[in-house]
Amino acid sequence: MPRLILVRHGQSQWNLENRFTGWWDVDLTEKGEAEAREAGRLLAAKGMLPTVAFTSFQTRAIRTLHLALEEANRLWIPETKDWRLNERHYGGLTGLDKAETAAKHGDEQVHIWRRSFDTPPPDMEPGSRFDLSGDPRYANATVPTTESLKDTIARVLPYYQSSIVPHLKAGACVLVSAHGNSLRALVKHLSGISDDEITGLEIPTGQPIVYELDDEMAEVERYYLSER
Ligand SMILES: O=C(O)[C@H](O)COP(=O)(O)O
Repeated sequence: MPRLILVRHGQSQWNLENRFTGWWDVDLTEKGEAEAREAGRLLAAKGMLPTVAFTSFQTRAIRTLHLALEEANRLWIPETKDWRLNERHYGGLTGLDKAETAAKHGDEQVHIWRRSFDTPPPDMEPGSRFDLSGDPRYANATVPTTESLKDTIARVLPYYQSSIVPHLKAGACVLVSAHGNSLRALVKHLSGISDDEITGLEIPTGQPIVYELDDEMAEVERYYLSER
């Protein structure tokens, strides 16, 4: 049975500081590193050993993948990085403190920016110090100025279908180390969650989520590995 394991990166420095992160590249905290290692220990303990891995272009997800694979003695498996698995771009909110932004614009507005399905945050201003359009890692990508969850889904899902599904169909155990909103995009698709309901789904850091799939890539079962 095809098996897909999703893991959100461990706590990042800006998760800790409560700042909007999006595409900005921040590293894991010590706690985040420990969460990533723990995820790998869990994979090994439950005998859920990935045979192929995918991650984003962002350090926090890449390092989570590597720390987990190291713990599971699987650093040798093939891995692919792609910007399409990046976090949702936070536009002009990137770098701002989430609590200060709520105090300034109100909780309701910030909730819309964070959790609405199709209302993106304000665009990133040209020349912002968080503008990554000149970053060499994105030389072959179009860096957005902001993204809603809907926009994120529009890049994550085609990538999943074209690049990840063939491995699942070939019998691989696929590990995807990514981000709250790129994983929300996958969970929405795989579990058939509505546009309204997906906004209430929170994906915890460093907790492997396992999908057992049928041959048509439909969900048979979804569970947190820590609960088995
Ligand atoms: O990009 C970020 O700031 C977080 O990783 C995800 O933020 P969210 O919980 O506001 O979607």
